[in-house]
Amino acid sequence: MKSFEVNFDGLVGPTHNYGGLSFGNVASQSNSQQASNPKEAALQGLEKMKALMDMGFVQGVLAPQERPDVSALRRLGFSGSDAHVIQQAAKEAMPLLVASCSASSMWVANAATVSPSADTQDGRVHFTAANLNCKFHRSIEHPTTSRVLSAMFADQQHFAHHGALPAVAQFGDEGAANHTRFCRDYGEAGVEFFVFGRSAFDSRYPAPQKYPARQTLEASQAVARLHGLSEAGVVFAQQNPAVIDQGVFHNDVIAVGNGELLFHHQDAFLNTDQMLAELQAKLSARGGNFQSICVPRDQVAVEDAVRSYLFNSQLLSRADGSMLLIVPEECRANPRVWQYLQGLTAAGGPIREIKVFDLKQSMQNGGGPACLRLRVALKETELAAVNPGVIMTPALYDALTQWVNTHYRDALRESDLADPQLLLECRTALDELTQILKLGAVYPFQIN
Ligand SMILES: NCCC[C@H](NC(=O)CCC(=O)O)C(=O)O
Repeated sequence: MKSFEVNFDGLVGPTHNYGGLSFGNVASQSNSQQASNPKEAALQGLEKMKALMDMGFVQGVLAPQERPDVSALRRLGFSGSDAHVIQQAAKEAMPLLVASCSASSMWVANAATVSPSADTQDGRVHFTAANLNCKFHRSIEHPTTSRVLSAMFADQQHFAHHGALPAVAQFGDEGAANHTRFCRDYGEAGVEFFVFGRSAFDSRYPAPQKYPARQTLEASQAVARLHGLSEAGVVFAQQNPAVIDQGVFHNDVIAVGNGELLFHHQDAFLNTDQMLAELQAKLSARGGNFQSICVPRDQVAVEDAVRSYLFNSQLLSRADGSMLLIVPEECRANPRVWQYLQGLTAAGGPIREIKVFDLKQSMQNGGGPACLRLRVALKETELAAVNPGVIMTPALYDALTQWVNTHYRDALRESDLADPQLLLECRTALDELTQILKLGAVYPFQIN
């Protein structure tokens, strides 16, 4: 049976702004307070989705969330009408209003961890929504994420959904950004690779000193258990705490994998040789031939990787078996990274082509091409069971572009977030969106 890796990209929400909310994420911190352009952000994302569709990949779309999240503000003690809640928060606790307005759900690599059916005990595709517990503005995403994913993958014969892990730092879970799957073919059993930043319960593991490690070993282990993965099909590895302290807040800022290939920086992991040997052995037991491309630090420093987002790229398999790397414009702007990439495609290895996309609006908050997509490997029958409303087509691309042009502002500053009109605009837009994507009622304003 045919199988596919489907990329579901997060559609940027109407409140996209630069809130400086993510300590440890260099871009988020350094662009704080700049004016954003939500319309441009959403259109840049749609361009990438269209380009992948035009290249023949199956492309999906994941809806944004209702923001400001008034109910989150109510839980923090603000009360009265929605407009009053927003205005009080603006007056008394601007950082909380900013957090409740974040469009951070666009980075759907953090929405959930997904295990394809070939890997799971019950033969279903499993999803665990990420608790995103490290940052308040992201911790409020998972309830809606769960509803949206359930509306997209509703067929219980094929899809199983798990709620987010307990909402404590010990089970900090950032979803697929710290998870990669290696396989010979998307439809065959593969090896799922979980990368954690620290252990919550075992002090023998080192931890970063300056910035938080968002993913714990215990969270990754819990997800593997929930999904019914076997020991033979799982590898756990620790991210190098030193690179977390240099701004590598998720593993997908320093490594990307696809098929049988891991593309990573020399300093990405701890105990790299042992980890590569385990991946090699486990994939080979499943008939695969594991390969890795290590980018040496003397060609690309960690700082260049963090600035350019070289590894936050999409590594895609083309029909002829060769691979294509989708990188952000910032890679072309960095001479060392660009030179490395020229050499990489000339070397005759598996990566043959580089395609560059302008995703600046998202990049300025630390979200590159890989952050913007959630990968779901599906067999043909499973793909047929996905809600067809969320699969990209030329008509859907046109409808979404028009929808963005109708509803989105082209500038948003912190002071604009205090305007209760923004909530109404967002709700009007999202109500229409759920019809375009045929999602049913998924937002708090639609179900309460
Ligand atoms: N995978 C990329 C995630 C980027 C995201 N940035 C943010 O939330 C920044 C939001 C702001 O600062 O407005 C994060 O750090 O989790």
